[in-house]
Amino acid sequence: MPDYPFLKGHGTENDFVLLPDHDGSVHGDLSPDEMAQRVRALCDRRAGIGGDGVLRVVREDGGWFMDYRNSDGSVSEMCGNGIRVFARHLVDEGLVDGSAPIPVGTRDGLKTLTVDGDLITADMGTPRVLGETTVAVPGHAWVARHVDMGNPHAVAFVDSLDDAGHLLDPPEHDPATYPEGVNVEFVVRRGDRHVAMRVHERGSGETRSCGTGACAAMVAAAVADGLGPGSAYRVDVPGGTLTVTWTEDDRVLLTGPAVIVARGTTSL
Ligand SMILES: N[C@@H](CCC[C@H](N)C(=O)O)C(=O)O
Repeated sequence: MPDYPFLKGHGTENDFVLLPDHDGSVHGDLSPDEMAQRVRALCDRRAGIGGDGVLRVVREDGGWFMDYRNSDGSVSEMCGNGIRVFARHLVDEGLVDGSAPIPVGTRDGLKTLTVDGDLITADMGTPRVLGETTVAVPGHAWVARHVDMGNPHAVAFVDSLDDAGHLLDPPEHDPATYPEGVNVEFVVRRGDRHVAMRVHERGSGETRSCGTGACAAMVAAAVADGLGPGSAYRVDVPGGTLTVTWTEDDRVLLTGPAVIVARGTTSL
């Protein structure tokens, strides 16, 4: 297998392997099974590079497209931290003008990013606040809020983040509500418009941060607080702090750091 280029980056310690594949000639001809196998090998934290997911950097219709994969090789519609790392890569490499809004295509449609020094903001679009559902881990069960951020989330407000336990297995959830699986956020209050969370990500397990999850947690908290569009929350995650703003015109903006930490080649 010939070597091919990769980069490694993270946003609040949600970490990704980036695969530049502008014209699709490096990975684009792999079958779905072969691609999933490559993603698992790259994300392996002992035998590979290590990551919560893979961002394939593709040029499409004259723009950029983020082909996101979870560490188990499954595909997701959207990744809020990943797209901010993706934008950092484009700016670092001079592939886009970082002083202007950066459009990036995803399976959840076109997103726009803006860079302000160390911070990158992703316009995540309009959230869908859906009904209540149930999630459970051994010894605990909660009524959770179903929030769709392009990908599916269940947000449970808990007394203590420790109540979520070791999170080695996916939390139990309603398969009728989430036929494709779900990302589950466990959220506590830290103060006025300030929450903290842990997350179990579909396809990746417990991670140190989840951008779409932080947005879902913020939206659920704002709704529970009798707020809505026109509010902003600080969301602490194990890997750092994100700011989530729900704008008056019903869009959710995700702001936080995004860095590239390594570049190299691999044959994995
Ligand atoms: N870490 C991501 C979310 C990645 C996708 C998720 N695991 C899913 O399957 O929907 C984020 O920062 O949003």
